[in-house]
Amino acid sequence: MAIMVTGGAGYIGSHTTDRLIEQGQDVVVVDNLLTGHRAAVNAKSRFYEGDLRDRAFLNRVFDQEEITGVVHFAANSLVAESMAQPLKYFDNNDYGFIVLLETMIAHDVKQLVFSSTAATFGEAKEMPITEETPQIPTNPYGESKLVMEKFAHWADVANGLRWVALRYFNVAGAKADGSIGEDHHPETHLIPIVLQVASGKRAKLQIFGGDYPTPDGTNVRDYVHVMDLADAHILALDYLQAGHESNAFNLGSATGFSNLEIVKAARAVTGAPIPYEIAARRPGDPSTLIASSEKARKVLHWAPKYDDIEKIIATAWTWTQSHPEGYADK
Ligand SMILES: O=c1ccn([C@@H]2O[C@H](COP(=O)(O)OP(=O)(O)O[C@H]3O[C@H](CO)[C@@H](O)[C@H](O)[C@H]3O)[C@@H](O)[C@H]2O)c(=O)[nH]1
Repeated sequence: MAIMVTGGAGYIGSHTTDRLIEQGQDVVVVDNLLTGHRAAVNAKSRFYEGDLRDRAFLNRVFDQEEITGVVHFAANSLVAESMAQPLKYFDNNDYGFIVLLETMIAHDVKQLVFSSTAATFGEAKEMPITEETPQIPTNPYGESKLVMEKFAHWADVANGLRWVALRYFNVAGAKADGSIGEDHHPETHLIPIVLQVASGKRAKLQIFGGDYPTPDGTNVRDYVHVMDLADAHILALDYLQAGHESNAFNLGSATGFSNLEIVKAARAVTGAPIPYEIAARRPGDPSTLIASSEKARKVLHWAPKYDDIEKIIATAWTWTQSHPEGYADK
């Protein structure tokens, strides 16, 4: 009896795999290693290298393993990339998801937890964003995830495939012991870039936009620690195993930090000056994203442990310092 983790070599997938194994769960990881790292995958899992869009490959894994549920992270790429190549992006994200759903149904695997995103809400009118807030994405990344939520809905209606969509806000941090962490190529996320500046790997930070309708003019985001997210996935699996209905949850901290506040917090953590300049806005960026996670707390009993932005950044800093070049494989 195993849990399949797609994208288990990626940032959030590797932390969740690690946590599942810590809890004694048997884990099968599927990853095409396009952006993931083999070295990030807990060695106690069974690893299959391949692409979700490859039906024959996926069928083989389901035939070979006794999968009871799937946690799907794979093909979760970047906002900027999705703006530049939307069709390629939909092919990767949405087509891969359809193949996964169909293969699950064919093998009578009916429990699915998958990554959705704050980006499905776009430029929300009111903060914090709840599960009732209208979903109107402003970029293909958010759109691709919204479509996945709808695919899952119809797979439930027609085939009884029960699912939980977890809409992450901004994920950050690393496992506290620094053994696994965030390593994207190229890196586009704010906190790892800020820490690259702190460690001298980059000369300065560019802050994308200083004229947003926020208190200091820079974007406001809600940061969640990656280990707290990992816990949420495990609770979502428990929720499905207990027989509950399909559901979607927002995962954030109800607190927003502006990009300038992140720089300030990172200066406090690292003691480095972290020079920055205000640059042009990045297309597709909503000005503010803050989540209400009351539903996840109530229904999933999610109790995030990291409630302090400096503590979150400190774990990412431990990882950055111990792995200045990231994982050794890329
Ligand atoms: O060099 C940089 C990098 C980022 N930013 C800004 O920092 C903020 C955060 O950006 P980033 O770390 O790229 O995260 P988001 O674009 O907010 O997107 C993240 O958060 C989304 C939900 O909010 C998730 O869905 C995405 O997967 C995840 O990449 C934004 O205002 C960016 O414009 C900069 O100013 N300079």
